[in-house]
Amino acid sequence: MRAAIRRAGEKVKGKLADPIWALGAMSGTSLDGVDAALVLTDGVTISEFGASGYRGYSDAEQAVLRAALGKWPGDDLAEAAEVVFRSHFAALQGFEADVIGFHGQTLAHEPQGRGTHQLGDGAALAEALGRSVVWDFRSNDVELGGEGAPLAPFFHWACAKWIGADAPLAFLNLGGVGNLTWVDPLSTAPEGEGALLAFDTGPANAPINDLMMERRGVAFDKDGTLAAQGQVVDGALELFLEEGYFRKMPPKSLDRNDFSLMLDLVRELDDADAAATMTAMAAAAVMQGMEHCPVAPQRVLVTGGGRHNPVMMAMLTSALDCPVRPVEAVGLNGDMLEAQAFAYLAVRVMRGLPTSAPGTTGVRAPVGGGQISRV
Ligand SMILES: Nc1ncnc2c1ncn2[C@@H]1O[C@H](COP(=O)(O)OP(=O)(O)OP(=O)(O)O)[C@@H](O)[C@H]1O
Ligand SMILES: CC(=O)N[C@H]1[C@@H]2OC[C@@H](O2)[C@@H](O)[C@@H]1O[C@H](C)C(=O)O
Repeated sequence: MRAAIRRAGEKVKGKLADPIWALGAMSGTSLDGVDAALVLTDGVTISEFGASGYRGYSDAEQAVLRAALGKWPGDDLAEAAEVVFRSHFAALQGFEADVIGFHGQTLAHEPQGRGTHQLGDGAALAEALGRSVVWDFRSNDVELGGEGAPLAPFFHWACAKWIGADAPLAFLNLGGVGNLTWVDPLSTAPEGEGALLAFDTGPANAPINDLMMERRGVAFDKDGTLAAQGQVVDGALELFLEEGYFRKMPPKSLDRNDFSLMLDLVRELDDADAAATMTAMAAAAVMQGMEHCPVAPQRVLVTGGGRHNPVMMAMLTSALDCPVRPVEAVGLNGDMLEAQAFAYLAVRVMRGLPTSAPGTTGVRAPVGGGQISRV
C-alpha cells in the first residue's frame, strides 16, 4: 500500500500514474452521519466505483455537533472533535485503500470573513488508521480569495465523463444546503477552466429539518408527507426570494445557518403550509440559480437527500423545462456522491492537481488544497 502512495505523486513518461483506490469520507451539513466510499481513479478519470458504508450519529453525538456549529479553532471543541474522530474511525476502518480523503465536519463558513472551519484532525486519523489521509481541503482556496466551496464540481466533471454525457448538464446536490454544478462535457478546456460553473443555490433541507424539529420533534419531513398536505404561501416565498444572496453572481457559497431566519417567514403558518412553503423555497432557490447557467443544461441530475423528497422533486420538475432525475438514473449513487468526491479530490491533491478554479469557487486561478498526512 505504501508503494502505491509514493507512486501516486509521480508521472509515468509524461502521463499520470496508475489509478489508485481512494476512500472518501463526508459528514455533511445535515449532521446525520458519516458516508464513506471507495473510488478507483488517477485523479482525472473515474475507473471504478467501489464499496461504501455509513456510520450514523447517535442523538447524543448529533447534539454535540449541533452545539458546536458556528465555532472556530480556539473555541472549546474537545467533545465535538472526539465525536468526529470516533465516528470517522468507525466509518473508515473496515476498508482497504491507498489513500483517504477526509472532509471533516463544517462548523462555520465565512469565506469573506473569518474563513472556513472543518473540524477534524487528519493527522490523528492517519495514525489511527495506518493510512495516508488528505484533509483540510477548503482553507487554501479561501486564503487565496475563493469561496472554499463547493468542491464537488471537479468530481462532477469526472462523473459527466463517466456517464458519457455529450451535452451540457447540471448536477444538483440537495443536502442541508443546495449546490449546483453546470458542466460542459464537450469543452476542451481542462476541468474547472471554462468547462464548469458552480455555486450554492441556497438553503435546501436544513431549514425544513429545523422546522420539523421545532414543530414536530422529528428530524425531517420524510417523503415530503407534511409538505404534501399544505399549500405554498406566495407572500412568504416572495419575501424569501428578496434575499440579497439571490442577486449575487456566482461563484458564491453559504453557511448552513445563513438562512436560519427563514423560520421566521413561516412562523404564522400552520405546520403543513410552513413545510410546503419551505420546500418551495428550496426549489425556488434552485430556479434562481439555473438562470446563471451559461447554456441551458439538457438535464438536471439530482444527488443528496432531497432527491428522496417527492414534493421537492415535483416542484423542480414542474418549474424546469428539462428532465430532472435522481443520479441513480445514470448509474451513480446519490447517497455517496459527496464521499466519492472527496476520494477523487484526495487523489488530485496527492498528484498536485487543482481542486478548484475561478468557475467553481471564484479563486483567481485553478488551485489545489489539502494537507497530506502520510504514514
Ligand atoms: N425520504 C426523504 N424524504 C424527505 N427528505 C429526505 C429523505 N431522505 C433524506 N431527506 C433529506 O435529506 C437530508 C440529508 O441529505 P444529505 O445527506 O444529502 O445532506 P448532507 O450531505 O448532510 O448535506 P450537505 O450536502 O449540505 O453537506 C435529510 O436531513 C433530510 O432532510
Ligand atoms: C462549507 C461547506 O462545507 N459547504 C458544503 C455545504 O453542503 C453543500 C454545500 O454547502 C457545499 O458548498 C459544500 O459541500 C459540498 C460537498 C461541496 O463542497 O461540493
